[in-house]
Amino acid sequence: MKKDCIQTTICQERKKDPIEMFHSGHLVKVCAPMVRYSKLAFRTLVRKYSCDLCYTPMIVAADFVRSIKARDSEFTTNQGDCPLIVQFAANDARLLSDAARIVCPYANGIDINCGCPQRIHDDLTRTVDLCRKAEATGVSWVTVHGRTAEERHQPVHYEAIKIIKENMSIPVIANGDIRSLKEAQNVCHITGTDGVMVARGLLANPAMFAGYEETPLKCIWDWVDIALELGTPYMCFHQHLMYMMEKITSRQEKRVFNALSSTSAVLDYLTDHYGI
Ligand SMILES: Cc1cc2nc3c(=O)[nH]c(=O)nc-3n(C[C@H](O)[C@H](O)[C@H](O)COP(=O)(O)O)c2cc1C
Repeated sequence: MKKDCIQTTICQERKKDPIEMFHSGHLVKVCAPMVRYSKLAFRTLVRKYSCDLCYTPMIVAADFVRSIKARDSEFTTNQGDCPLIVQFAANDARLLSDAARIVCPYANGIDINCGCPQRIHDDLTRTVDLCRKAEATGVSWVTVHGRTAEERHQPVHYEAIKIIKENMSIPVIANGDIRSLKEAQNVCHITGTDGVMVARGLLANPAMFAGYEETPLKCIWDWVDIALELGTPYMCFHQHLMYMMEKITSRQEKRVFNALSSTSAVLDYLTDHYGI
């Protein structure tokens, strides 16, 4: 954990139990864990645009416990970065609890990645059983990506998420193929879930939870400011812009923009084309 990013005083928000959000009666809008992408800078951006809760990328618990270097490179946060859920991958309960203990002053919750590669099971009763077992162990909520392990681009099984929700007492978050605020509201309506989690939709349009149908220029501008302020590495800075601008640039423009190889070239491009 980088000391320059973590404030020594722990913000009051960190002490809040995010479960309270689910009791507000509002749709809880969540930024998904995304390896390489849902880092501090991107979390800061989506929070500006009505995202209620953010997840870190998946962090391997064993590495996190073993190495300060891994902690520094895998996890940074700051005072505004909450509520925050830290996601770990672990196959050893002891290591998971050690990792959770190290990170807990800087997090509002810990998530265990059970989604790669098992998502919903072909036999839904097995998924319901698994979720109920998780509930019995005391987890606060579950997120369900409505696809089986074999499915990649097939439509999401929202009816399966609905059945899981009907069998649980804790909140359930629906995930998969949500690309706009309207779709998010619709999915919650269909499934009866308490919130939505979005990955690719937010990469393409980090302002989607605020109701924008495509990335507004203001959001690109915000990304530049946030990324530069937090010292985001060039590859990550550029990759996010490529995702965000996918829909608003022509093929010709993309060819030029995607080939840029320095921050100054990107800034010149944005200034020339968008007055940013
Ligand atoms: C670039 C990328 C990285 C991802 N990394 C993670 C991860 O670290 N942990 C995880 O549980 N899921 C990860 N996922 C899966 C997403 O969290 C999500 O479940 C999946 O993309 C479906 O949601 P979507 O249709 O909104 O993209 C990743 C997805 C993408 C696109």
